[in-house]
Amino acid sequence: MKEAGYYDESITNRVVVMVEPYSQQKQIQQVVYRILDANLDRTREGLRIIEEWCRFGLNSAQLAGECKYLRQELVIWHTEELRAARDTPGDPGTDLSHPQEEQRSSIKALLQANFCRVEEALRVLEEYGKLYHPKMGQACKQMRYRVYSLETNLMGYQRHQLLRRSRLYLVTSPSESLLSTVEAALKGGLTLLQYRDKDADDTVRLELATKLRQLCHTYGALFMINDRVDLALAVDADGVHLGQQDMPIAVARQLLGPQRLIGRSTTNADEMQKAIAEGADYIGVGPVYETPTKVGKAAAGLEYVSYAAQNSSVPWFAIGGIDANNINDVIDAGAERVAVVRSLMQAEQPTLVTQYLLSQLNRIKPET
Ligand SMILES: Cc1ncc(COP(=O)(O)OP(=O)(O)O)c(N)n1
Ligand SMILES: Cc1nc(C(=O)O)sc1CCOP(=O)(O)O
Ligand SMILES: [Mg+2]
Repeated sequence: MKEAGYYDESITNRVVVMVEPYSQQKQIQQVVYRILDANLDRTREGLRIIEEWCRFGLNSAQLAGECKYLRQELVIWHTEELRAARDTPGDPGTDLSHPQEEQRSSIKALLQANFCRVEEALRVLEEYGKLYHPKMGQACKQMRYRVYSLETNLMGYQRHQLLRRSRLYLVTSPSESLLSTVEAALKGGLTLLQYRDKDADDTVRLELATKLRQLCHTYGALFMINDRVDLALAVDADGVHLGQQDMPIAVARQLLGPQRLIGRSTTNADEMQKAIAEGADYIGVGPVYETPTKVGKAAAGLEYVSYAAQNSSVPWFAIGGIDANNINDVIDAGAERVAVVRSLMQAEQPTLVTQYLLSQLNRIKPET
């Protein structure tokens, strides 16, 4: 630590900074050491929690490796003298916990809470570390930026993985029982939802989208917005679904960043190739059958489903007129994923219908 009564050259050579008696200096030093010790522990614990998910939940050696690297970097700074300053029985903070710490609604919430904890602790290390060693502040700052990147990459990876695992996609239609229908489908195992309402006022859209997002994240499902990039950003959705007449993918990508999902509707091979080349994360393939939900759009048919099965390099969802009666024809044509509106929005028992549709889709191949 710096000596008492040193000259602060960065301001003026004539200013003497805080002169404290030696005993007081020692006391302050011990306090700084305890702060550093506690926050080094906090950072490592938080990273370990995140690392376990990267390793066992996502099977990502790369993300787990980054967590491990950061933990090992911290060990270098966790010196004997800092550990020796620990005084757990005398720490009034050990009993303090926030009610939210006792409860996590999803893996996403758990990860976010731990990223927050790690980032905060690194900020503390950055500031107090400057009093300990000239290089500690800078080292912790660099680690904090690496943690921000890790968070962005992990959340994006998580989204893509859940997208690939999703076999059934519910696209909503306006309904008085919108929230209860969606919740029933989520209870049945739905992991991907799109909020679609072509006519509502923006105030209504904003309110419903906020509630649906909350509901989806409570159940660990992805939440997408139809058409509107601004709404997707406003409610922090997982992404947006764009049709051929909607915003170009490149513009949406610029607004949404690399980690959010962008889906594109396609009706033929050309649209499919273009959507993939433009960077769509998934595509809609349809309408498989003519449907009153999308009046005036001619059916692309099962031939296009077979074409998608052979040619799509991104996850794709057959859509349009699919229900419990014909889903096996669509599966036989090569579909592994389907999107539906009426089958679930108009179902008397959306949980059961969700379970049935998923049971048919899961017969094809086990989840990857
Ligand atoms: C999964 C999925 N596929 C296709 C569509 C249709 O999008 P679009 O062509 O933009 O038509 P609208 O839904 O906006 O009427 C979709 N929404 N979702
Ligand atoms: C919204 C939408 N897009 C389609 C496309 O082919 O791009 S078909 C469709 C409606 C699907 O509704 P249902 O499941 O009620 O038939
Ligand atoms: Mg659209």
